[in-house]
Amino acid sequence: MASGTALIYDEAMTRHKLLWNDPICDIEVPERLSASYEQLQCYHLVERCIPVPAREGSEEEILLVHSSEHLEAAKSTQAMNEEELKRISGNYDSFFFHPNTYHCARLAVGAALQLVDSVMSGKVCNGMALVRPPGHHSQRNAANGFCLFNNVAIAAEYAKLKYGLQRILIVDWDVHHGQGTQYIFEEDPSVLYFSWHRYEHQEFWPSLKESDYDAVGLGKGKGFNINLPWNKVGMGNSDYLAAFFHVLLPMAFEFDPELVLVSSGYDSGIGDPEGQMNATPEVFAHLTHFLMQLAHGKLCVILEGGYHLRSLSESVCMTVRTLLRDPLPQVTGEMAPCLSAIESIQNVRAAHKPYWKWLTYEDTSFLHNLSTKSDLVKTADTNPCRDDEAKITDSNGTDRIERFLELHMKNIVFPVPPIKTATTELKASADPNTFPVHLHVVKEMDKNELEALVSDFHADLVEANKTLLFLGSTLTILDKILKKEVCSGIAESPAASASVAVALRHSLHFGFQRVLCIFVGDTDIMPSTEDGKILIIHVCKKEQTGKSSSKHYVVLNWKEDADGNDFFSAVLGFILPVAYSYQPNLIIIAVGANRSLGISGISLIIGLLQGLAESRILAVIEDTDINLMQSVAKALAGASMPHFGVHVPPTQEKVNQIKKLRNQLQQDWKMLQCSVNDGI
Ligand SMILES: NCCCNCCCCCS
Ligand SMILES: [Zn+2]
Repeated sequence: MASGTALIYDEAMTRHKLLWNDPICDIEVPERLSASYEQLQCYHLVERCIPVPAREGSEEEILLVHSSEHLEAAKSTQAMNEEELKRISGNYDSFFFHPNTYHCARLAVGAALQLVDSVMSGKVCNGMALVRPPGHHSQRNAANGFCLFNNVAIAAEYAKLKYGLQRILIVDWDVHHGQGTQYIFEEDPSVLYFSWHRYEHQEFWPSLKESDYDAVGLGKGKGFNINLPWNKVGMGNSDYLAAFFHVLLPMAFEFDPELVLVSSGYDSGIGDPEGQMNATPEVFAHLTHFLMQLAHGKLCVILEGGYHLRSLSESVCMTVRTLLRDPLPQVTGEMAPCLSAIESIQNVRAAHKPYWKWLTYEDTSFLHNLSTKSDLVKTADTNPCRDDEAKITDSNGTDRIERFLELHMKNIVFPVPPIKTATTELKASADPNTFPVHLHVVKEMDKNELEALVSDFHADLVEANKTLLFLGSTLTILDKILKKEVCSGIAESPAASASVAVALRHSLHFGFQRVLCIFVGDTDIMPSTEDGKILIIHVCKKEQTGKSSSKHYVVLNWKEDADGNDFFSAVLGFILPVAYSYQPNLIIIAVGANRSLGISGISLIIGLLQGLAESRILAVIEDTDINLMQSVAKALAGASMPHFGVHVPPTQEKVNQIKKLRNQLQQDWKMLQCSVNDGI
């Protein structure tokens, strides 16, 4: 399995610059690249990456997407004087030429292709290319919006041609609509293009009707173009996460791409003069983490926009540390998407309902438009969707944003990644070198010490020595996690319920305020959860006798489909939103007897939840299935991207169960909200 993260940067790309006065283009400055690279150096991230040189994209490669007229026009600018450059620049919407522009644009293309080669050849697992000029607005025959050649679009065509790929996902989290990329692939079902963008009901540039949620693709490409318009500014972390949980990720997992490309614009981050949004840098770590669960981790992140140097640099660093598999910092801010975001999410789900199985049974039957609902309270739509402490930048707001980012980044505790996973003595049969080398074998806890610990609040548990012994290993591992000696650990136990009960109490004794426990299989012990310090999601076959779901105890009756993994919609549409709403300090994943999920379903939970609790996960496995142990160890160690199995759409009654639970709990766990009509 490939490992390592490529970083592509060439200071030659800083030599494209604006030579005259142009208030629209003057934000696309060379320092965008140098400041980002310097911040990476400052956090010692450059040295942890594998350096890959940029190269010039060839004319042939550029012609994969662009017309020869466009290529020739661009090439001709190298010899122009300033007056000629200014004139030809005027042919395009928001673009400027410099004598070096053509060379820099070819380097930007070549950098993207070098990144694709590094990932597809297995030299690295993933990587980032810091490039300019950006690409996602440029079209077959035109430069546009600071972009000359469409770096990401060329990378996709190149990957299809050279590696025979048939399914490529492009995620465009830049705050502008990559209309160039949309035009290039709108009839192409082999490229799934997702873009969110500031839109304000077509008020915001490029002010196109085809940027709205109902532009779903054309001909064979129908369903493969996803536009999520933001109709208000001020969108924040919870809006972005909700968009991933309820729109992008279900489609992406169903599409099952062989490669993921990110049009990685950071003008969707706080402080940016273009975006006017409120999302803070650490959210990009979580977005990156989710995309790393696709395509066996083959992820190429290619820079697009981002015009607030500090916000851009911090967000680039968040992205790269996640690619390096560092534990993720906690997402800040209230976990509740705003009404306008939910309306957009509902509309794009409804528009795509005819094309995606996971949406088949969702009753997103009608499109919703708040203006019908809120005519009475119609406000000027440009008001931010929420007023946050860090107000949107206004002219003199920049220094306030600088201070906010300064403070914010200090508050973001970055757990230094120690050895990632500890485990109890593994069965002799476990082939030692299949486990990530840094697994720890921990000694059993001292029996008397253990007896004391367990008996003082679980006297009834102190049964046969065997159980006690295994409780010891659970607690020993848990202690390592609590003391931050390791990030995550696995404990075997003949009685998962008992081990979990003791681990939960121990964690609360330690002072944790919120522990999320996901219990898969049958269990007889359910510790009291009413004080809110424990949230239990119990995934089991049969109706758990007598227990119906409540805010801190949720029962999910799920028996995984025989021929594949139908658990995606439950994880993405329910477990993940609840977990992110709860913001746990620790996660316990327990697998008891009669588990009703396959290994892929359990690996999916671990893979996607790993971004929470700064990756502190304790796995307690009762099942003696060594394959399960190995898969869990690999998922925890993040050493290899688990394969989540063939995607099988859930049955109607499973979807109904999710919808019922969502309606019941969405006032408590607001990240569950994905439609405006029911019960807001
Ligand atoms: N009124 C015209 C504004 C044009 N703004 C272009 C922004 C390009 C961003 C590239 S990520
Ligand atoms: Zn942009």
